[in-house]
Amino acid sequence: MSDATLNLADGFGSDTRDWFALLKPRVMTLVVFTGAIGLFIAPVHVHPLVAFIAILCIAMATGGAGAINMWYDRDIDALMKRTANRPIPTGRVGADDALAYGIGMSVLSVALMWLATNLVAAASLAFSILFYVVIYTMWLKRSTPQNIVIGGAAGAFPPIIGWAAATGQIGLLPFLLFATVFFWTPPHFWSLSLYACADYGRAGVPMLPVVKGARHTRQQILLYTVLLTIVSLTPSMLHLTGMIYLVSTLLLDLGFLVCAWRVLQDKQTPGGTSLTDDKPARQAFRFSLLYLMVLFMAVCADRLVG
Ligand code: HEM
Ligand SMILES: CC(C)=CCC/C(C)=C/CC/C(C)=C/COP(=O)(O)OP(=O)(O)O
Repeated sequence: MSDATLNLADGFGSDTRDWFALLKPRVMTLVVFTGAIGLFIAPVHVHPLVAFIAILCIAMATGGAGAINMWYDRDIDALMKRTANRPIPTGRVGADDALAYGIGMSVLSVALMWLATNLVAAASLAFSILFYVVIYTMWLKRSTPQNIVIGGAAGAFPPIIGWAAATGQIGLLPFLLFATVFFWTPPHFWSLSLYACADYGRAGVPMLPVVKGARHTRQQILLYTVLLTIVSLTPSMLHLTGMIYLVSTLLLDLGFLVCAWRVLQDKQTPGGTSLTDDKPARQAFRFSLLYLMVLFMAVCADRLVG
């Protein structure tokens, strides 16, 4: 779809739901949750209003970055079943409006974070927005099947940002949580890409199953799940977390390893006729979401009882 076509649609038929959808709200919930936990587990008292503003800033930054991502990707989003109904490809929101909205929200989030907390939190927030928009969306996504391995760093930053908002520093525990989200991202995304493979192929996005095939992707999912298991246990090894974290993480790692093993055993050709194909990969994707949510809840629970 050309820019001219998109501009014709400017201002027509968009409603609040479309502006909300531009923020990728469902993904945002978990991103913001990891940032909020990063703030909550910091060993200092934060005024509730400051904490609220910092979490709001992470939400605005994630949403703003999501809107810029949807602006840049409007051509490929129009070609994929999963994304074709988004506000820009359907013409419900104009491309230029979405870009202005995304930039405005991103800039506001960084400025407000700086005013309400400190420079370290604001700078790491700005860095993660730029990383997601420029490094992942504009550069890596369309150029290499390693796109999400490196680009995944953007979504892993929130625990560091939350902690920095509270302390003005970058601590060891939030760094290990960053590393955990970093190694979680490949099995999270590649599971989805196995059953949305036809979509990516159609749009010419070089996601791993499109370029290297299903067998290789399934092996990489298991490899990164093993790496994730090791990294997720480092806070326990370093005695930075307690028993709740250790027991929860062992169970979560076991569950994720079982999912990854089942994905590897699956012989189905992915990207078949519909998004309902490839059951083990769908289960692994769903489990990935539960994994990250429970893991962060466990860090938080340890702090509450400790
Ligand atoms: C480069 C890294 C990542 C990529 C490429 C990626 C990609 C995706 C994609 C394509 C979806 C499907 C969304 C849809 O159906 O519209 C998804 C879903 C989701 N992702 Fe990720 N993701 C990444 C990192 C993360 C991170 C870091 C988090 C949270 C900390 C996260 C949380 C979620 C959640 C909660 C969903 C489910 C949304 C729903 O219910 O539809 N993702 N991800
Ligand atoms: C400021 C900050 C903390 C930023 C976090 C960045 C962020 C939203 C990370 C989550 C990663 C994500 C939604 C990737 C999907 O992008 P995609 O373009 O591959 O997915 P799509 O095909 O669904 O658009």
